[in-house]
Amino acid sequence: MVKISVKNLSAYTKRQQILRKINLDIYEKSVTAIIGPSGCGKSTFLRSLNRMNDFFEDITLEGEVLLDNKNIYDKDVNVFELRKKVGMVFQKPNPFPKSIFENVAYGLKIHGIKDKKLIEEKVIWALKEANLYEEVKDKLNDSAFSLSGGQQQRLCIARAIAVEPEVLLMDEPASALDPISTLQLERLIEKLKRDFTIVIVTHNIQQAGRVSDYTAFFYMGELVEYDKTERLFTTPKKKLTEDYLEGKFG
Ligand SMILES: Nc1ncnc2c1ncn2[C@@H]1O[C@H](COP(=O)(O)OP(=O)(O)OP(=O)(O)O)[C@@H](O)[C@H]1O
Repeated sequence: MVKISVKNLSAYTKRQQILRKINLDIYEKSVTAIIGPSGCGKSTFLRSLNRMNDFFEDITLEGEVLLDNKNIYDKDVNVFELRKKVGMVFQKPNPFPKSIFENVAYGLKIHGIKDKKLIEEKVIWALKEANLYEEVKDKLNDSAFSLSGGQQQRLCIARAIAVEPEVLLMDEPASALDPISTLQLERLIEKLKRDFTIVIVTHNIQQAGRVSDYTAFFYMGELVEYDKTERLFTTPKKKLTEDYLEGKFG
């Protein structure tokens, strides 16, 4: 089932066109990887899926992003609620300067949950879901900064999923992590797709091959090819895709 349907999406600044009429369907409870060389528009595309580009005044968007058939750019859309449904995890782990527990509880509280017991239940659920609970269960009140980089990134994932989003956007989530933490994160992504629709931007072609069901290859703001990952990696239809996968550029 299609969860997000992107229709004729373009993005511009005064100086350049960043995205050129992108059309792409993202399927529910699957992992979609966005790959392509630096500057091809991957992050701008990802941010357009939960209106994070609204923070960049110099970027203008055209086209539609339908989430469950409703355009998220319609005037009546509550952006706060939208970002609850479509959560985001960033490149570098960015926990708040708070305890491990409070980092995960934060989103629940700003979304109006007051019942302490319920908050505790949901925090523990999210930490377990993010494969972090066993490592932190005895030190929930310690600062989030006491955790390793990989643990901090899983904490950020726990924070994002605590409010039970439907879609999880990940922008190069492993780029600041060591190989072991990267492997743990990839295993986690594999598990999370049971419950969430995941879109991941990655520079790392091998990683896209390992974690994703579908892959979209972007080049200079255009969607060159989009297919099931296995098919795109083994029998790409475009020469440009083949060259990129063979490491000839980017
Ligand atoms: N807020 C902005 N203002 C001006 N230009 C921008 C802005 N955001 C992105 N761009 C430009 O749009 C192009 C695409 O950027 P984007 O970050 O989406 O690419 P990317 O594929 O994610 O790159 P990378 O892999 O290096 O992170 C770049 O040329 C970038 O300079």
